Order: sequence, then structure tokens, then C-alpha cells
Amino acid sequence: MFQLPTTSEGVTRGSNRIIVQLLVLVVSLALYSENKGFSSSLQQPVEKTRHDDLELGRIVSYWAKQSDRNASMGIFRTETVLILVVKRHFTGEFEKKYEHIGLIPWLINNLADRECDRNGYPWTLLFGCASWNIWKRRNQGILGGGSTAAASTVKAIHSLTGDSQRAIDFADCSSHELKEVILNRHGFAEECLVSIKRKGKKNPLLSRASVLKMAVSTDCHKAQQDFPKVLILKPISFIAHVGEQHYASNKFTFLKAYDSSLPLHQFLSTHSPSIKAILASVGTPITADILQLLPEVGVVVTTSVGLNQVDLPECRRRGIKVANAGSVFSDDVADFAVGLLIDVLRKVSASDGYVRKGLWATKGDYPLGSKLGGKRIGIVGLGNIGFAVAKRLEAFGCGISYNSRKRKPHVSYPFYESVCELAANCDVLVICCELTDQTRHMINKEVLSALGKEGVIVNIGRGAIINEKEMVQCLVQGEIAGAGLDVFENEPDVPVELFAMDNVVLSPHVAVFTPESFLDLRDLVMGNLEAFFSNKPLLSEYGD
Ligand SMILES: O=CC(=O)O
Repeated sequence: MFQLPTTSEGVTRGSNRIIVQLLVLVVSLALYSENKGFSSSLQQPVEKTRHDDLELGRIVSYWAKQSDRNASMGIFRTETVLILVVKRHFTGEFEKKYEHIGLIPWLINNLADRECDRNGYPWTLLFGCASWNIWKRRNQGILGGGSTAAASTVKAIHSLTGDSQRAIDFADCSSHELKEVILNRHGFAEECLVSIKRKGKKNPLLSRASVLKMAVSTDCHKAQQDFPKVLILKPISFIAHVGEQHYASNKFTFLKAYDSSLPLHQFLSTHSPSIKAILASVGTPITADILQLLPEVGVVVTTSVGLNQVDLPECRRRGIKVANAGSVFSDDVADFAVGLLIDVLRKVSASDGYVRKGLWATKGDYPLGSKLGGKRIGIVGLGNIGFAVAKRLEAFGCGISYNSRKRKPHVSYPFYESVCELAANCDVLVICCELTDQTRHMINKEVLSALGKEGVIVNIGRGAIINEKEMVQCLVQGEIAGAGLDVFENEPDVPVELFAMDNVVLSPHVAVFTPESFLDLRDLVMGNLEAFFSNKPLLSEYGD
């Protein structure tokens, strides 16, 4: 049975009821909130129910799903905070079960009060959930789980959102022994204690809630000032996708240049002493000019696999570490590459358009596509992604050969030192390499001519690896058979000639993105930043 750490049975039962109400409320909230607003019925006390461990597990599981779904649909995003408090013996099991949402590791790392409570109850954190909106609307504190709960919750809220005002608003509760718990057990600042004592003397009626507010205010403010900053220059779409609350840490805070009205130059100069790291996406150039303004930066963490947006030589010169998205996208992007190839060969999109336009009935059958099995595939760049593409196409019965900077000693596929030679011996080229000075426009007219009239090119690397003008010309003149393109030289601009071609399949640089890979990316990004701030090796440090 799930129990609360209170001194008497009566209080325990009372607290249990509040927790149960809270749980039911949040589950209801998840159900009601989608496009419906919050029903007033949510404010009614709910019937007392017995929740054993199984029930608790089910609720957590339900919530985990809701929270995933809502994060990916962008409904709750920053509005909802989940704070879980589980018995100590739960944690190992939960850690495994819910590691995909990163919640339990977050709790374990971030909530300090994991030891037994002072009554010796062998469990750790409080279970509670809340939505800012609903609590703000009701203007009511929620914390019925005792002082430990109150303090944990407030700390968690601050850590999750990095927003002390929210934590303070939230803390408007009347819980027992807050002062003792917050000041002594949670290590709030000494000056805060002094100030509270002074105020308390002047006003003996000073509420516990005010004490908590002051304590949190001082602590949060201090903590926020002390945290080193991670600079974000432009909005990163996948953070919004996963939900910004999943990017909180007690080791650093995010500093968003795009939220400031200051010109970038001025903004960077103002904050440069506290900026120790940069988080950048694929569309955010990290140039020598920017790095020059940020002498304290020690790491650039990117949300992309490709690093062509980062001035790598300048980072090397300055001793700045660089971490990329490692292999989190490899499977998704490899699936997509195979999808593009099948689409081009078997004319999936083209015949879809044919049916939709009603041409099947009027013009008869659509021209047949060509078989994938047996095709000779040339992989350009046999890294994680190239290898994943090769494995998949091997399973379709294709023959694989490759070109890479170097021959891979443990790979049995035939290796071609020259990409032109590879093209001459293949039916399909799949571009999986990085964009560098060496690979820019590596796929030119000569390579495409070597690929030949029956040849197909698939590009999920970077647009500029192909000389786009020459490729378009080859397609227009029928010098190659088709193309599957996820990336382009000047995104989001796509050569208009391609729009009319049935033998070309286009997608808007999405090959890497799935909600599932975003969650993995979140863990990797946070892991890299946390590692940097703890002086540990980065999880996906880029080395060439
Ligand atoms: O294109 C996307 C990436 O490099 O991750």
C-alpha cells in the first residue's frame, strides 16, 4: 500500500486521500484538456479510492502515455508538470519502465530528498501532478502530502521550468513544518533563514506559505544566478516538440538569445561571462564571429548529426568540444532512405497522384516500376547511417558497395576509392556522407553520367553534396532515371523543375525526425550538457 510519511495514521489517511484526489484530478485533466478547456467538475472532490501499488503503477503508466502524447502533439508543453514520488523500492522498476520519458532518471538526479523522511519511512518522493493553468485558475495550492512533499514539489517545479515565480506561485500552500523542512533538510540559503527569522519576529502570524515563498524565492533566485548558461541562438523545433519542461537541469540554465530585444551582438557581449555552452540545431550557424564573442564557451552541442553549420576548425583552435546527435537518428533516416528509393523505383507517389487525379479510370494502367531486389547499391559514406542503409537494402536482396574517406577494415562490401568508379558499378547511389569542403559538389555531372540512364540517386545527407544544377540538368535530359531527395542546396528552396517530374520524390528535410527519435535526442543532448558541466566525457563527442 502506498503510504505517506506523516506522524499519525489519521494524517496519513488524510494525505492519502489528497494524493488520490490529486491523481484522479490530473488523469481527468489529461482527458479533459484536449481542445475542451478545463471542466468545472474537475474542481469537485473525488471519491476516496484505495490505491494499491498496482493502481499507482497504472496511473503512472497512463500519465506517462498522456504526457508523451501531449508532448508530441504540443498540447501541454510547458503547462504541465509531473512530479512523481515513489517508494524507494519502486524506483529501480520504474526507472526501467519509464526511462523512455526520462522522468525517473530526472527525479533521481534532481530531487535531493531521496533519503528516508525524518520518521524513517523508507520511501522517497511525493507523487503529485499539476497543471499550472488549473492551479493558477483555482488559485489554490495542492500540496497535501506533508512538508517533504511540499518542498520537493516546489524544488521540482523550479528545476523543471527554471522559473522561480512559478515555483513561488505554486507554493501557496499550508503544510506542516515547512520552515524546518525547507530550511534544514533542503539546504536553503542561510541568509534566507536569517531574513525569515527577522520577518517572523516582526510578524508572528507570518504564514508558513509565506515562509516557503521566501525560502524558495531566495533559493531559486540564487540558484538561477549561479547556474552556468547554455546559449540557444535560434528556436530549436524539437525542444518545443518534446516539451521544454524536459530540458531542465540543476546544473545549467538555458539562455535564449531569440527572446531578447537586444541586438545579438550586444546580447552576447552582455552575457558572455556566464555562457559556457551552446546548444544549436541544424539551421543555426556557429561561426568564428560568434565564438569570438564567447570566450568562456567550452562545448557546442548540436541536435543534428551533420555539423556543417559549425565552424569546426575554429572550435578546434579554441579547444571547444563539439557533440552531435550521434547515432540517435540512424535507423529512422535509413528507413527513410529506403522508403525514398522504393518510392522512386516503384513509382509509389507518382501512381498515388495518378489515382487521385482520376486518371486510372480515364487513361488506364500506370507504367510499371522497377524491382528493388537485385539492384547494385552504392553507399556514399559508410558511417552509422550508411551502414544502416546498407543492412536494410542487403535484406531486400541488393548488392552493396561503398565509397568512404577510408576503407572500413571490418566491412566486407566492395570499396571504391573514387565515387565516380562506384557510380559506374552501381544502379543506385545513396548519399549518406557529411557535407565538408571535400564533399561539397562531389556528386557532379561526371558522377551522374557514370551512374547512367537507368541510375537513381537518393540523398539524405546534405543538399550541397550534389551539384544541384547539374543534377537537375541530368534529370531534365534523361541522363539519370530518377531521384529521391530529402535535402537541397538552398533549403527551403527547391529547384522548380523538379516539381513536374514523376520520377523524382521530394521531402522537406525530415528523414531524421520521428517523435521517438526526438526523445532519444533529448536524452543525448541533456546527457552531453550534463557531462560537460560535470567534467565527464561527452556522450557523443565529434572527432574526425
Ligand atoms: O539532417 C539532420 C541531421 O544532420 O541531423
